[in-house]
Amino acid sequence: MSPSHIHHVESYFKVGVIAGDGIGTEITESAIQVLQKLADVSGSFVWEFTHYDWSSDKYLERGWYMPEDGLEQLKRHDAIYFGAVGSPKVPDHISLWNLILPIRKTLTQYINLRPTRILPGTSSPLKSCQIGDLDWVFVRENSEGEYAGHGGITEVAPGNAIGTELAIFSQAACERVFRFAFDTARSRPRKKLTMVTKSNAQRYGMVLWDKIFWEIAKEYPDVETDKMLVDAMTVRMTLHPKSLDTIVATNLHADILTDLAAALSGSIGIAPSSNLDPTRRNPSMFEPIHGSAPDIAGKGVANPIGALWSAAEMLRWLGAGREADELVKSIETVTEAGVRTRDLGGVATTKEVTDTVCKELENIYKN
Ligand SMILES: NC(=O)C1=CN([C@@H]2O[C@H](COP(=O)(O)OP(=O)(O)OC[C@H]3O[C@@H](n4cnc5c(N)ncnc54)[C@H](O)[C@@H]3O)[C@@H](O)[C@H]2O)C=CC1
Ligand SMILES: CC(=O)C(=O)O
Ligand SMILES: [K+]
Ligand SMILES: [Mn+2]
Repeated sequence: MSPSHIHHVESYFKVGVIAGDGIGTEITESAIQVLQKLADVSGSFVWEFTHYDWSSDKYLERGWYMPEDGLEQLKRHDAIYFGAVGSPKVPDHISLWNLILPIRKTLTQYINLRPTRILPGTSSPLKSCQIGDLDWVFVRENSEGEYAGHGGITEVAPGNAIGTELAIFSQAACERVFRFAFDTARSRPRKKLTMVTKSNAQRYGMVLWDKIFWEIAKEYPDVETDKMLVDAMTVRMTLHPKSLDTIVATNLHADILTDLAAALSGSIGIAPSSNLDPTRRNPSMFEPIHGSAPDIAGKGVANPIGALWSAAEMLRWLGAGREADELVKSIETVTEAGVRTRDLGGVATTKEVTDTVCKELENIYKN
């Protein structure tokens, strides 16, 4: 045996795992299998996974998504891995507001980082868009905005109800998301940041959002900036993808634009996300951007790549950057080799993609 086969365990990572609903369970299983394989072949770390059976089916049985001390339990981990929540049997606002949103908000995961690019061996639905032409990072505000949860429904007269949904933009939350976005832009070769807004039609919160952006921009004279109204942003993403690099947007705008970004890069099934507490006071949470996809759940055909790429970003956040890179490289080798699920035009199952990524990791560490 060569010295490279003598493994020294350097880190012990405690991860809380919430697989959730629908394909969330299928792609989480894939991610755990791959993460375990990476620990085995690299010998660089050991996982302690704690699985939580919090889901919509359990909610229907027990009447709760998380137990009362659920958030306290999650805080004990180094990171949280999340699949997806949402079921046709439970109203979506109930499932979201009892599981994923309280975690993001209470654990102050105020950044949702969503990179997008075209993977080798796959193609964009945009005719002229080649690999490398679409390479974006979205910084999504993840704590307030349109998802602040303020509002109500009042029946002002029989047959006439009114509903309000208040978007909240606080100076503190705007400043921290913009600083993170500028730091992200600065860390990338092009040093280019596009701010997305709707301050033409929305004249208070969005106007404050814009004003704070330009104030923070003064701290980053080396970063090139521009501003896009969100409607026109969809056009620019589609027609001039090369003109964009790092993008900062509100909770709702970035939610919508990142699904579009994923589709333009080939499939919603490949896109990862990191819900980050940059202060590191709380564990951060990693999940693919997609939901529970009831239309394909249980068929074993979900694309696990968004989940695997999210797992790689979790490793990076935990300090295992080298292993994170190896995992991303393995994913790319597998897509390039043509082992792809049907959303990417292939015929492989979730399990086939997962097993092939595992084999690729074995290969990398054998050499
Ligand atoms: N963070 C979370 O847990 C999220 C939860 N949701 C919830 O998920 C449920 C379904 O929402 P939808 O609007 O249908 O969005 P979705 O992202 O679950 O699915 C949209 C479309 O993309 C396809 N798709 C998604 N992931 C895929 C994958 N990995 N491989 C191949 N195809 C994939 C689906 O089959 C579907 O046609 C709802 O209850 C929603 O509230 C939605 C988004 C995020
Ligand atoms: C809830 C949702 O759609 C998202 O976080 O992307
Ligand atoms: K998800
Ligand atoms: Mn979404």
